Amino acid sequence: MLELTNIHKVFNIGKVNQNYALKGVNLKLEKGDFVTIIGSNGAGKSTLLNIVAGTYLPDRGQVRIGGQDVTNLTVYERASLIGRVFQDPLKGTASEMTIEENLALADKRGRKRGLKLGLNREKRSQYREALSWLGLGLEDRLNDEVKLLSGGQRQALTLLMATTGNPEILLLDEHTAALDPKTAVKIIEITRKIVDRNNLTVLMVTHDLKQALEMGNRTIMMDRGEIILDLKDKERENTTVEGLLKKFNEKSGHDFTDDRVLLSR
Ligand SMILES: Nc1ncnc2c1ncn2[C@@H]1O[C@H](COP(=O)(O)OP(=O)(O)OP(=O)(O)O)[C@@H](O)[C@H]1O
Repeated sequence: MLELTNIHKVFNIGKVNQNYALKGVNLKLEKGDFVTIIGSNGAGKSTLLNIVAGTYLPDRGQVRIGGQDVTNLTVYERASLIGRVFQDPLKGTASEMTIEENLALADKRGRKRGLKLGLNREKRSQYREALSWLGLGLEDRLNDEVKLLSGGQRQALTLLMATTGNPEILLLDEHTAALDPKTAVKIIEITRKIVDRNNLTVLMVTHDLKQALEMGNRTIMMDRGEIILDLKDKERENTTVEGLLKKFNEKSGHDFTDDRVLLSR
C-alpha cells in the first residue's frame, strides 16, 4: 500500500546549515494499517510525511503508493492517491468558498476534467448526507462560506474532503494539535469513524503519546532521521507511556525531548 525504501533527505546540501533529516528510512504499510508516528524535536516526522505527499523529493530511495512508483511525481501528480490533513484548520479548505463548493472541489481532486464544479441536485443530496453523518449540523449549511465555521468544524470538513474518493493513504499531520481539548476529542472520534468506514491506510503524526498508543494498530518512533522503534500487536498493547519513554531512551541513548509532548490528557 505504502512502501518507503532507503529514503534519504538532506536539506541545504554543502552549506553550513546542512541538515540530514532522513537517514535511510524503510517503512511498509499494508492496506488498513493505521500507524502513529512519534519522535523527538526535529526527528524527521514532518519530512517523512512530506516525502510521501511529494512536497519534498528524496535525495535517495523509492516511494511506492498502491503498487505505483511515485518517487519523482509532484504533489499534484500523486494527489488522487493521497489525502492530507494539517495542523492548521485553515489549510485544508478554501475560506471564501461555500461548504458545497469545497466538497465539489474535493470530488475533482486529481481528475483533469475542466473547471466546472459539477454541482447538481444529486451531488447536493450526497454532500448533505455525508455532512449529516459527521453529526455536527453542517448538513443545513451547504451554502455557508467556510470562513464562518469553527476550527473543529473546518477540520471535520477537511477530513471528509481528504478522504473523498478513498485515497490509498491518509496523512494526518498533528491534525488535532491546534484545537481545544474537547474539540480535539470530537475530531479524533470522527477520524476513527471515517477511517473504519472506509478501511483507510493511515500515517498520523502526534505529540500525544497516549493517543499514539491508543489509535491505530502500530506505532513508530523516530529520532534524528531514523525509525528507532516499531511497535505492533501484543508488544504495543503491553506498552505504557512510561514504557515508551524508557524504550526510547534505551534505543536512542538519550532522553525523549519534545517541547510539545503530551504525556496524557
Ligand atoms: N525545508 C527545510 N529546510 C531546511 N531544513 C529543514 C526543512 N524542513 C525540515 N528541516 C530540518 O530537518 C529536520 C527534521 O525536521 P522535521 O520538521 O521533519 O522534524 P519533526 O520530527 O517533524 O520535528 P517537530 O516535532 O519538532 O516538528 C530538522 O532538523 C529541521 O530543522
